[in-house]
Amino acid sequence: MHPKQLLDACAELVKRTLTFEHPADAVVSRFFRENRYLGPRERATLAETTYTVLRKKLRFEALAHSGSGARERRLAILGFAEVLREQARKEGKARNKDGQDSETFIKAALLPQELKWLAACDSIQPEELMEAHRHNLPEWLVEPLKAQLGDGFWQLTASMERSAPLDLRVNQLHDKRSDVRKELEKAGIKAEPTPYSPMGLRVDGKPALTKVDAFVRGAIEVQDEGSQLLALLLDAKRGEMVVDFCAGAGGKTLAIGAAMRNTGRLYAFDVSGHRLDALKPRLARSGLSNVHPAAIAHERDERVKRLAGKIDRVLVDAPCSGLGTLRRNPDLKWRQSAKAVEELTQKQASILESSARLVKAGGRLVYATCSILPQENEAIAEAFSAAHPDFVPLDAAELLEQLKIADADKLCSGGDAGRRYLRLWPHQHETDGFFAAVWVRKA
Ligand SMILES: C[S@@+](CC[C@H](N)C(=O)[O-])C[C@H]1O[C@@H](n2cnc3c(N)ncnc32)[C@H](O)[C@@H]1O
Repeated sequence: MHPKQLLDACAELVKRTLTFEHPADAVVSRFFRENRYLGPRERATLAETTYTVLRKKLRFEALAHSGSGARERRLAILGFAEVLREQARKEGKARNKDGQDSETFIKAALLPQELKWLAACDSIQPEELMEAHRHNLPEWLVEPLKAQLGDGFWQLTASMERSAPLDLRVNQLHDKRSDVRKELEKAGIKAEPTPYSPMGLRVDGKPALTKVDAFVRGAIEVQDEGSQLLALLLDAKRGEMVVDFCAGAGGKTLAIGAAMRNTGRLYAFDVSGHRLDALKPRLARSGLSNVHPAAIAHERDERVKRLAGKIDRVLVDAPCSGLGTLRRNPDLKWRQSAKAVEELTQKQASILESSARLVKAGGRLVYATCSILPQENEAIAEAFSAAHPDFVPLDAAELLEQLKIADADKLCSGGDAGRRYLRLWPHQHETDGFFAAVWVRKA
């Protein structure tokens, strides 16, 4: 594809995502379905350009005040140039597969006046930028994050401008991490063991996985290391009755089912039948037969009432703002609002309240989100503890140490000793942002 055409396509895709009518990943997938002729490298450039614009929207918009032509094209040019330079840097060479270096490719795509404008933009130093153009966050998010992180705020915002690594979870039902790692290496995929999760592999780059044998036979699933740690905290055992209350497409369900060694009974509840449908092919690959997906109408569904007091372990992976996943879903910061978060917190409290009724005496309850906001995390957990003296909070750090997770202390915060809640951050742990609180119901 000629560089000019590729840039035109980038500008079109940027325009479509910036309406924020649909999640960016859905807009990108649809664009690729409509343009099947696009090759893998072109797709990577298109997606990364769009995601770069979403990540750095405020800075790029400020720069796009100058220059000429459609605004989306100016935004796309800034993203496009960054992505091409980054691709060349990562590949350790300045040339792409057609033998052109990244600067020649950019030159071929841009008009002469656009090139001049890009050079002027490139010459601006980060310290000359206003604060908002450096953190690229909506104003309502800035204070809650600064209040939690202090100077770490800037490390967080820098980490959120990068893409997330590709993590895999090895299905320990049939496979060992070390064996799968060797198998992937033979298939040309390099991966390192993840630092905290004993079942995780961190892949070098973003290779296509769906045709790899280990994937087809269910030995691996794509899952962020943080998400793996949440499933571990539930510590589900052989033969138990377990509920994954907000199972969605089953990322954590599959990890829990394997931890139960395919025994006992694991209910995967969700209000979205559509998401549970996406669990089915994954379940088939995994070889698990102890998982029972069930669509519920709401958290007070009859099915939930029938199981009251009968369940050994309940995971509530609550619907949340998703702001811990901004490296993967940068559009969320523009699609979410303080009001939407406020509404979510009411839903989260209600789901936690209902799901807790399932837990039997001596059983375990885990509340988790992929949010980095205290109002969706500590505030929900603390209000629940205060209202339910029969649920005793457990220290997540203690539980992780029992599971032999390295540096458990550094993964946790809150409570008297700073060990109460699992609290993962992209800039500190190289995972998505996650929270988890754990209770045991008094016997
Ligand atoms: C964070 S996602 C779950 C992700 C999933 N556990 C995983 O690991 O892939 C939250 C899920 O909660 C579901 N949900 C929303 N309201 C619910 C409710 N009242 N009861 C049960 N599930 C609900 C959503 O449909 C969504 O799939």
